[in-house]
Parts: sequence; C-alpha cells; structure tokens
Amino acid sequence: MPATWSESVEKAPTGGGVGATSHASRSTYVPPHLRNRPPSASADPPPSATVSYAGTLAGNESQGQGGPAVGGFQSYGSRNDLSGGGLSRGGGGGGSGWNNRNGGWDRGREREANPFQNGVPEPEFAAQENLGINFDAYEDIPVETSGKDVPPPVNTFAEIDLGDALNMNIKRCKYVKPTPVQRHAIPISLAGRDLMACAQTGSGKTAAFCFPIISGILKSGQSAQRQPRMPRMAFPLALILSPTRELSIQIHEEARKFSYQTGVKVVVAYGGAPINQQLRELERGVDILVATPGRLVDLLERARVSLQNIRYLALDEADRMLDMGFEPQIRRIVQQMDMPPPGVRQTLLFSATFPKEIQRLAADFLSNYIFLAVGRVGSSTELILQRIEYVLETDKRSHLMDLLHAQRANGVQAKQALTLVFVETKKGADSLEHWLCINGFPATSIHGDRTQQEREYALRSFKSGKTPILVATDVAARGLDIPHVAHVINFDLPNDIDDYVHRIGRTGRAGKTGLATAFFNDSNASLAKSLADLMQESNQEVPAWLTRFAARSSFGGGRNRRGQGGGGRFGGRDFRKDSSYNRGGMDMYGGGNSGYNQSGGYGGGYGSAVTSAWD
Ligand SMILES: Nc1ncnc2c1ncn2[C@@H]1O[C@H](COP(=O)(O)OP(=O)(O)OP(=O)(O)O)[C@@H](O)[C@H]1O
Repeated sequence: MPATWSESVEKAPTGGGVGATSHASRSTYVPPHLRNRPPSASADPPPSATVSYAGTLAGNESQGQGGPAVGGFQSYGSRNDLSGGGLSRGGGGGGSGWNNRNGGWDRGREREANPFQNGVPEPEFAAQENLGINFDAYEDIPVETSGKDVPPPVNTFAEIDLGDALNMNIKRCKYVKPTPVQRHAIPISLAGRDLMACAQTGSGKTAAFCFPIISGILKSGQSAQRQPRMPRMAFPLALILSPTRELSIQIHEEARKFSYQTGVKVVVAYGGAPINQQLRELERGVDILVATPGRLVDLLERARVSLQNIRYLALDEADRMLDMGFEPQIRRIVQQMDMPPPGVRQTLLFSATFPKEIQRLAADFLSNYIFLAVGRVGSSTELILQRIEYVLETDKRSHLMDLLHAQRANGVQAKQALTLVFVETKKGADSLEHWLCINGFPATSIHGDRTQQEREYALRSFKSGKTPILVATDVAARGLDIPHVAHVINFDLPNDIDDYVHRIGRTGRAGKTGLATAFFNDSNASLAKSLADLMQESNQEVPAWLTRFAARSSFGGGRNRRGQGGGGRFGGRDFRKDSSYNRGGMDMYGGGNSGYNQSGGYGGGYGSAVTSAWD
C-alpha cells in the first residue's frame, strides 16, 4: 500500500504526467515558476533547467512500502473480545494478560504490508541507523518530574509489560534500550496518567507516546468499533495530532512499525491529499488515527469520524498545537465534539519546548497530570555544535556558497551529509533553491506554496541524497526525523528562540552529533539575548559580539515565547510550581481541570500567524 498520496500517484499505472517533479527516478530541477503547472504532453523540463547530480545515487529514490497492498482488509474478524468495555482508565494490566487481537490480522496477515521492508528484505533492516545510538550522550541528562504519585522510571524495555507483539517490533526497530524520555514517560503513561513531557529534539518522543497507546489498546482488547447504523463512520480509540502533514505521515509510518502484526490499525489523515482515499482507509477500520487538525475537522464535519471512543489523545509538538494558530481548532476537536473529557480519556502532550503560557493553557486539556522534563526545557542538545556568524543581508548568498564549497572540499557529500537551509519566506525558499541549482548545488525546497505532492517528493529526494540540500520554511522545522542531516543552516533566523531550537534539532538526533550554523545581523537583534543564553546553556561558545548584542537588546523585547524568565530553566519549570501562576491557592496538582483559561484564547502576544505551510 502506498504510504502517502504522492506514492500512490507515482505508482499509478497511468504513469507520469502529473508535473515535472513527479518523476521519481529523475534528479531534475524544476524552476519555481514552472511548478504547479497542469500536466503537459511532455513533462520533461527544458534541458537548460536540468541539473544532474550524483549519478551514483540514481535509482535510490523509490522507497515504496514493498509489501503487498492492504487493500480490501475489512475487519478484525474475531474481535469479539471487548471485555475491557467502556472507557476505563489506568494501567489496569493486572494478571489478565493480553487480549488476542490477532484474529483479524492473522486472517489477513499476508495482506498487511511490512512497514519495515521499505523495498529491502527485513534482515537488512539490521543495518539501520538505530544501532549506532550513543546512549552515553544521554548519561547525565537532568530529569525532573512533578505531580502526584509519579511512577518510577525503568531502565530496560524488558521491565515494562508491553506485550510480545510490541516487544518484537521494538526489536525489529533495533531499539536496544529506552531513551531517557522513554524510561520515564512510558511507565507514567502505562499507569494511566496524563502527561506533559518535554524532552530534547531527536530523543525518541514518538515511541514514548506510541508504545503506551498501542500497548493499552492491546491490553484492553478493545478494537475499532463500528456502529451498525453508521457503517461509514470511524470510531478510533486513539488520536495523535501533529501540526504538519509531513510529521503526521512520519508518525503514521513509525506507529505502523510499532503495531505491525498486533492487529492495531493505524490510519493517517492530512490536508493537501485527496480525501477519498483517506475516507476509504477509515472505513476499513481504525484504532489509532494520526491527523493534522484541519483535515480532522473536515472529517468530523462530514460525520465520517466520531471521537466518542477516544481513550488516548496525544499532541505531538504540543506547544505548537496550542499556540495561537492552532488553538481554536484543537479546542474544537477536543472540547466541542464528542471526545470524552479529561479524566475519562488519557492525554499525552509532548514537545521539546513548553513555554509557561502554553503550559497554563494545556492544563485545560489535562487531569491530575505529571510534568516531565528530560534535559533542560526548551534547550538544544549539546550534541549539536552551534555556530553563529555575523552576515549582512546582502552577503548571505555568497557566505552560504562558501560554506557549501568548504563542505564539498571536505569530501562529505550527498546522502552522508545532507544540508537543511531554513529561510523566512516561501518566495525566499523558491528563489534560494533556484539560485543554488544554477550554481551547481542540487537543491530542492519545501514550503506551503508547493503542492503536497511536491512537498513529499522534495522530502524523499532530499532523504535519498539525490538533492542533498533542502531549502525550507518552518514547515520542516519540527519533528522531521531525517537521518544524515549533518548541517542545519539558519540562512534567515526565526523570530522565536523555540523555533530555532526545533530547526537545529533536525540534526544531532538519536545520540548523533550535528552542526548548526546561523547567519545573524542587526535585524535579528531581538533574538540575541535568548540565543546567547541558549548557547551558553548548551555549552556552546558564544561570540563576544553576540554577547554585546544581547546586552544591548535585552530591553528591546521582541517576540519571545520564553518571556522574562531569566536564569537557568532547569528546576521549577513545571508552571504549577511558579507562584505567579498559582493564583488563589488553587491546588494545581489536584484532580480535574486547572480552571485557568477556561475561555481559551491565549493572548500572550507571541507567535506569528500560522502560515499556509501548516496543516
Ligand atoms: N530506544 C531507542 N533506541 C534507538 N533509537 C531510538 C530509540 N527511540 C527512538 N529512536 C530513534 O531516534 C530518532 C529520533 O526519535 P524521534 O523522532 O521520536 O525524536 P523526537 O524526540 O520526537 O524529536 P523531535 O523533538 O525533533 O520531534 C528516530 O530515528 C528513532 O527511530
């Protein structure tokens, strides 16, 4: 089964004809002004615009799912084991053991595409990246938890009762032991507790929320239920929301690996792709729905999804999901539809950054939750070497060229050294991509003005090394896990330090090291203080000129979600511990909602409007 829309288009027998960029096997560059054109008889770009690159990598692009199509899978067969019944919470494992959900998949097992295959036989997965994870890099990482009765962490996956099928998939993923956030978050979630978890980029948060959800569904024996009177409506048990389409696609791919041959069915729904295919998938049954908010609202309005059976709600990049751009949609989905309230469902919020204002807002969605911070809240990992260079606006391109030439001279190339370049605007991305290509550096771009098909193609072309430079807006800033991103360049710095943290976090993942370079000039003065502070906290060398900028601009304000705060951020970062938030002596650790911000609408005055790149 093609995992994404463009895969399905590319695999369609009609072939080609969906625009020049749809040629999966060609490393052709299409200038921005020629994109989004209707198909022509010959989709080939003009020869002058063609940049051929890294012939050695040709053919590396098509990474289909390999396995047979799932199509036609209709039901879980013998899932008459709804003994769990209701929406009971809590780990509740007891001795009852694991419900056998294999019936449906057993019968249709040959139909379940192997998510591990990716076009190569399963044993070769052993050569995957995760073997190299450097756990020493996480050895002395500070961890803080707060809340009532925090379950103790575990040291190994074996200590946790996740079930055989899931354990098998963990082995298939080559996860030898849990990362720090997994060590703490998984037992908390398995105990049925709500969780707000903050852990550094690339530290394994996806598995930290997926494992307990899959395990909980398996344990309960509940399955994707159907209402005979509403056969076309899907009733997922878990909802995972993320801010971008590409991140939803990635979470879906990960969750499918984790739930392989467990009988747990994962479906993804995101904007920009034809809704009909997603509707068909949903009709076949769904346990875990991964979605972007906009598409989910559409599905809810069409009455094709009901949230009444939701037992698990996970928000990835939760601070982003609750900031001004997404908050109304999230409230609509979570509070104004038919989803069970906090205390009935279990809610898991994850991000690498959690501004206090957002924590306060998030409390509306949680019940008696545990706050977990692994590493410094919102800090960057020390695995990333950060360099800040003063570069005038007019010199940025030549400076970038120097960096890329130096990189090439060092012999690190193509797939082994991908470079991600962040810019401020969609136009700027197109223009820089074009300029790089005509200067002999194969690049592609991802931003909100590109079609979804082009976005997915660009990402695959980048991952494969065919175009080892990706010019991106913030649409690629969060969550994307792309192996071999060796260098993140902030050609234009963001206005917000948290965005910077997420952007540079595209490198230095899963214990590996990475490099992040930023071009700074006077127009970034408002970021100087938070940037200098962040670098200091991450044991980076702060240039003297930046310290001077920071001293000068510290009065200036600027858009900074972190607020005044000051001082080290580790310790007391659960906003419930901050007396200024703890109005009226309310027991913030008590059950039920916090009572803050019930009306919604955070007015903190930060954050740019959500661009069309999102969702
Ligand atoms: N226990 C583990 N052992 C080895 N590798 C792991 C383990 N857990 C996760 N990984 C790998 O670490 C990488 C980063 O994980 P993930 O994408 O979940 O990070 P994240 O914390 O969500 O990052 P971000 O904040 O950028 O979203 C992935 O490639 C994942 O497969």
